[in-house]
Amino acid sequence: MLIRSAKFLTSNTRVDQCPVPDKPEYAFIGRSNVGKSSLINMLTGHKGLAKTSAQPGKTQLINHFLINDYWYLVDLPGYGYAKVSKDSRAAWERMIRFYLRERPNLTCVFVLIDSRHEPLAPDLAFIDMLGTMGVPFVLVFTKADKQSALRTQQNVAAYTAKLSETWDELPRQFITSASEKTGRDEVLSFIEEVNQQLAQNPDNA
Ligand SMILES: Nc1nc2c(ncn2[C@@H]2O[C@H](COP(=O)(O)OP(=O)(O)OP(=O)(O)O)[C@@H](O)[C@H]2O)c(=O)[nH]1
Ligand SMILES: [Mg+2]
Repeated sequence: MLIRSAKFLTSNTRVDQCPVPDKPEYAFIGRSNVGKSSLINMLTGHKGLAKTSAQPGKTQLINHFLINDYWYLVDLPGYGYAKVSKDSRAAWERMIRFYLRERPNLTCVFVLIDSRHEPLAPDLAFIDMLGTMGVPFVLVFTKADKQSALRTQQNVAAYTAKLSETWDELPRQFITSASEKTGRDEVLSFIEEVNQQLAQNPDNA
């Protein structure tokens, strides 16, 4: 897919204030600092589109972007940042659950996972929640440039093994690096494919 345009639209805490849900929507989520905003900038080819930071917890709101005037891309605040208070963690969970449940045009959630780590409890818990809620999702392993390809493969395999314990069907997986632009074509082709399926079968939206 060629990115012809990428525009920031709105930042919200409330689902009912998000843009009109008349387009396919793809949301990016994962632990704080996993590289969500960097991946969004890499995919869209706009360096400063989503705010990135070396400090975890930068993204606090539901951020909507409009891509090619055709689909929404959403940067969601990360989970699992140890330094946030219990209250803000609960607020995050409320907001995200509400978003996942109430956003009618939500097409697919991209769960970002740091490819340097073996399966971590907060990621597994979030994946479980998506499964329970019946939200379609795929896995994106980030920061693949930070270690050898073999190490990345081993960590991805550990994830696959862990998820196989609970799930019969495994989600699609992508390996990415924002700095090396790895996985860009694969992720964008996937979105294009799903957009085309939706255009042919709008009832499945
Ligand atoms: N080497 C490398 N560094 C990356 C990559 N992606 C992100 N980073 C770095 O990781 C840090 C966090 O990146 P962000 O994109 O801000 O992460 P985020 O998930 O949006 O973080 P929050 O919004 O705070 O939850 C920054 O210092 C990025 O430069 C990558 O693919 N490779
Ligand atoms: Mg961010």
